Amino acid sequence: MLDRNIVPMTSVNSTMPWFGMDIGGTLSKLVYFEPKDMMQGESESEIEILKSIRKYLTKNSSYGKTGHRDTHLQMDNVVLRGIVGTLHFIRFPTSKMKNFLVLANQKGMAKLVTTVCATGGGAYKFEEDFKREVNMKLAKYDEFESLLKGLLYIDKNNPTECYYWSNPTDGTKCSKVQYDFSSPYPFLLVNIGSGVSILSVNSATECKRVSGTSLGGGTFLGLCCLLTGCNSFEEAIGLAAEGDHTHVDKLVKDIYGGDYAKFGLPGDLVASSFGQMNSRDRRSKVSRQDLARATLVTITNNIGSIARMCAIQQKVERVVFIGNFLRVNPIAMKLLAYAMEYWSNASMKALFLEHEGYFGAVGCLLQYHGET
Ligand SMILES: Nc1ncnc2c1ncn2[C@@H]1O[C@H](COP(=O)(O)OP(=O)(O)O)[C@@H](O)[C@H]1O
Ligand SMILES: CC(C)(COP(=O)(O)O)[C@@H](O)C(=O)NCCC(=O)O
Repeated sequence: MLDRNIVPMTSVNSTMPWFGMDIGGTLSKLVYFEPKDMMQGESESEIEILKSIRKYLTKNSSYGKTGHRDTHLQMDNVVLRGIVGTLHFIRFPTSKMKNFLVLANQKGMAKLVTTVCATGGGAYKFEEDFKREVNMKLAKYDEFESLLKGLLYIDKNNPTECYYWSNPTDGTKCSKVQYDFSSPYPFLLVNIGSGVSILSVNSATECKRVSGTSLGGGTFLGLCCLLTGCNSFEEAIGLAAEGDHTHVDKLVKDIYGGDYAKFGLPGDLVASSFGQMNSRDRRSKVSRQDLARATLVTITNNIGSIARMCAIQQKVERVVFIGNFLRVNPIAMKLLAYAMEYWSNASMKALFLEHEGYFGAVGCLLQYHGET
């Protein structure tokens, strides 16, 4: 859906590069398109500015002292407005938006483009800042429509984009398996960002938000920081990988002594998340790793459970999980894969995508350029 303030296509500044942003509650995702043939309509000075911005974005794709630099990703040989080029993917914390704007100004980004297409809540929140700091207009697009358009475009351009986890609970047999997503409808799209939005998708142009929960990626990170003293998502995931949630959670077997067979509840199922932590003795024995793992399991299982109920309600079998919560997070993906399969008697499938957090930024770029 085109925002009222949008610049019509006829007046779009069509010089390179083309930027698309998804300014989320935690992370800002920036995608830019670089044509293969740099001389196509470009002046020397534009090329120099572009090179300098690219160098800067590549080197500074992560801000702050987290000790971790985000990977700079790219996708070659994509076509935008009939031009072959490369899509570059960058992300940085939304809390550093002011720094980004100052640096973008210094690097001459504003000389290249007068309008940046943007989606996510920050497209509204930071609109005035963009105008004031870099004299740029934001062409705003709806975040869910952008997500869907970006997802379909990236999947079409990358044959290995979509996959599922086979044997998700078996450490030795578990593996990523490519999935053909060319006939995907209907499907459920679960976007795990700061919070969680669940969309029911019936066609490339038909999607509706059917549910959501505030217990999302932001909750995992926030609780993990509080409980373990960690300072970054990467650290939280690293701790979780070393921990054991059964030291923290109360399982069915802790209550029943085994399975609750009559109602099909296996003994190893979590009966009460963090349920052991009301005991001082237990609390004195848990590690930071155990707490991180239990937080990850709690948040992930809750999302899986809501997603499964939505899938039943919407009568869909494919559930696609995206969002940066799943970044470097195979534990959560495998939990979701297992939960969807187990509780649906294998009638539902959890699907995942390689560029999990970038679809909004790509989608608004496509819409701006009429590539829908
Ligand atoms: N480097 C990171 N910094 C902060 N959060 C991260 C990072 N990588 C992954 N995450 C996870 O991704 C979530 C944000 O996901 P994202 O899809 O970008 O949502 P939003 O659009 O709300 O920012 C965070 O809440 C956190 O769980
Ligand atoms: C408000 C949001 C759409 C913002 O998207 P996000 O930045 O989290 O990706 C999302 O956080 C959300 O849907 N939250 C859950 C609200 C609820 O249904 O309770």
